[in-house]
Amino acid sequence: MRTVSAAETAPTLHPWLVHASGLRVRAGRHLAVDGLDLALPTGVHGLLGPNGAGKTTLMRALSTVVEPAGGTLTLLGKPVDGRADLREVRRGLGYLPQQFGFYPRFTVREFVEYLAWLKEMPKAAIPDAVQRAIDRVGLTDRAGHRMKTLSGGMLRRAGIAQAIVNDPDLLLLDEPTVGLDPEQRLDFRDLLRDLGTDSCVLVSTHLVEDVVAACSDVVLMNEGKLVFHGTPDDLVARGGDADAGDSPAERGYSALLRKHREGA
Ligand SMILES: Nc1ncnc2c1ncn2[C@@H]1O[C@H](COP(=O)(O)OP(=O)(O)OP(=O)(O)O)[C@@H](O)[C@H]1O
Repeated sequence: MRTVSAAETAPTLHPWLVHASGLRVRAGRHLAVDGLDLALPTGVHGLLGPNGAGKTTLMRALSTVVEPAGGTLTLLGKPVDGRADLREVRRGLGYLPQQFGFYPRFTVREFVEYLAWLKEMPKAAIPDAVQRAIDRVGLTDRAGHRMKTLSGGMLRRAGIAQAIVNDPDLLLLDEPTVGLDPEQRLDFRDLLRDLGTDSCVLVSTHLVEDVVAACSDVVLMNEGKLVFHGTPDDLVARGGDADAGDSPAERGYSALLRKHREGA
């Protein structure tokens, strides 16, 4: 009998929950992500970039909705390519698309339950997980209301609830704060910080201040390429008085984009 070493039985440790190298992703015929190198550990990562930078396309690739056109992509330690069985990766994912579909007559609880079922959660765990997700986004008193009766901000919160119902290791939120009122945005920042303590959260937004307040690091894209990856303090340090923006972080954002465009 062969002796099995400890190294062979140890769980595979992968500090990077997302690892992309030379990643290329198409949106229609356009190469919207063009040779991206990115490694993300546990934490809250803010994804910034002007309109058309490729943020949504990157999110779609990380959520396994679109297959990369080139480069390599590893999610939760599993390579993602045309041959991979993605079911296990998908069980560990949460994704809030910019626009998401739902049955308007479903209640909030039915909507979140339905997504939990699609994510192949164990049946017995679903009711408690659904209630917790609804509570975490502040929709407890709306759980029995039909989706079609919710305001825009409430709908987005229902979308966040379905994304987190399975306690995902990788959570992808595409513009989750659109439609949230100022109070809800502050609550959402707290939720983000909480979620980022034991999972990898990538959140795209146009609100630079949200990133500074709630994210451990900032990923800045432009025209499909990575412009900057660093801490919010690093971002702030890049800005000067002459750069456009209402805050130090916005001036850092503008300075980085300007330099990237000048170098292009
Ligand atoms: N279906 C499509 N066909 C062709 N081009 C597309 C398609 N979808 C997106 N694009 C293009 O790909 C690029 C990246 O789009 P993407 O939606 O990923 O950017 P984004 O950073 O999310 O932008 P926004 O901040 O406006 O949401 C843009 O130039 C866009 O015009």
